[in-house]
Amino acid sequence: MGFFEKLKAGLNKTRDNIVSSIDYVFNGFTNIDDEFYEELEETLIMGDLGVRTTDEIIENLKEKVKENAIKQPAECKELLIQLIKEQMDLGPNAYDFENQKSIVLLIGVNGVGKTTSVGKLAGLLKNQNKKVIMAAADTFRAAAIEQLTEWSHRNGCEIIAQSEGSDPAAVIFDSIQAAKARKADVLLCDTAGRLQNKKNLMEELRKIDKVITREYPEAYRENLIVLDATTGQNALSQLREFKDVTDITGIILTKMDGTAKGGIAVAIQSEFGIPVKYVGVGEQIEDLQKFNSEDFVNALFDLQ
Ligand SMILES: Nc1nc2c(ncn2[C@@H]2O[C@H](COP(=O)(O)OP(=O)(O)OP(=O)(O)O)[C@@H](O)[C@H]2O)c(=O)[nH]1
Repeated sequence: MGFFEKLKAGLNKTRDNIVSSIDYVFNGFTNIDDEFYEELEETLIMGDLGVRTTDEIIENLKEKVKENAIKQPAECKELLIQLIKEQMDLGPNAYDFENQKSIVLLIGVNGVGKTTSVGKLAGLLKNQNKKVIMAAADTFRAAAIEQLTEWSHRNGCEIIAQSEGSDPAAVIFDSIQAAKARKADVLLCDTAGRLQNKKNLMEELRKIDKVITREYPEAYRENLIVLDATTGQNALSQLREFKDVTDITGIILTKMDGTAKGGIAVAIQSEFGIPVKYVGVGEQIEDLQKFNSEDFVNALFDLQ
């Protein structure tokens, strides 16, 4: 199965959840009136798009309906799909980090798929002929270091690690020296990012930041938060918390396979204005790909 098929299959439950209800609204009404909009609004909120995003979409939809003098609810559907596609479009600079010396931190709470995403993303970049080094800076758990070591066998990328409990900033320091010595293109760093104690998290990220600024000022910075799509609205609150302590430049949305909450992708992007740059649809190396709004919405609405 190719990635698009996997994404489409993964979005089955989301599709059942949102799209069949949306179709019910579009086909069940004969007039575009307040009641129609109310029903549509309720459906989008149920689909985990969130209140704010839904309001925005409905407002835009109302405008377009007026502009185009649309009378039939069924004709509205195409407009809705177009609006969601536009809202999720990444713009031209989303992957700038790939084309220059860069350091990418993957942050997020435990179990969201951070370590796995480092392994998969390294593989993806290696396939683009980039020289990638992975830094095992989640030193909190020995298993995370072991897991990343496993990934380095799978993706053929070098890993820099120290023992469990060592200072994450020291691992970052070592990795930067390695990245410079081996002329790496991208340095991908796993982090522990525990939210239980915001002060410690802030301290850890601040320390890492200081090392990068001092040792690798020429590197382009990218901070990707990893969020688990199955957690729905909870993913939004995680993003809110992390945004308070560091600058987030993009999102990796994992576990899009088999969740009914895929609509969260739309909510996150529109609520925070931070783009979803990658989506994960499984545990294999090829199961992480760049986000493409056209493909995502097509998969969601079972188009193509
Ligand atoms: N189905 C599915 N599982 C995934 C995906 N991404 C990661 N996982 C699984 O989610 C689990 C947690 O992933 P980890 O990479 O260990 O998560 P983490 O955030 O690094 O957590 P720690 O290593 O404990 O810090 C693993 O079993 C992964 O295989 C995905 O896109 N789909």
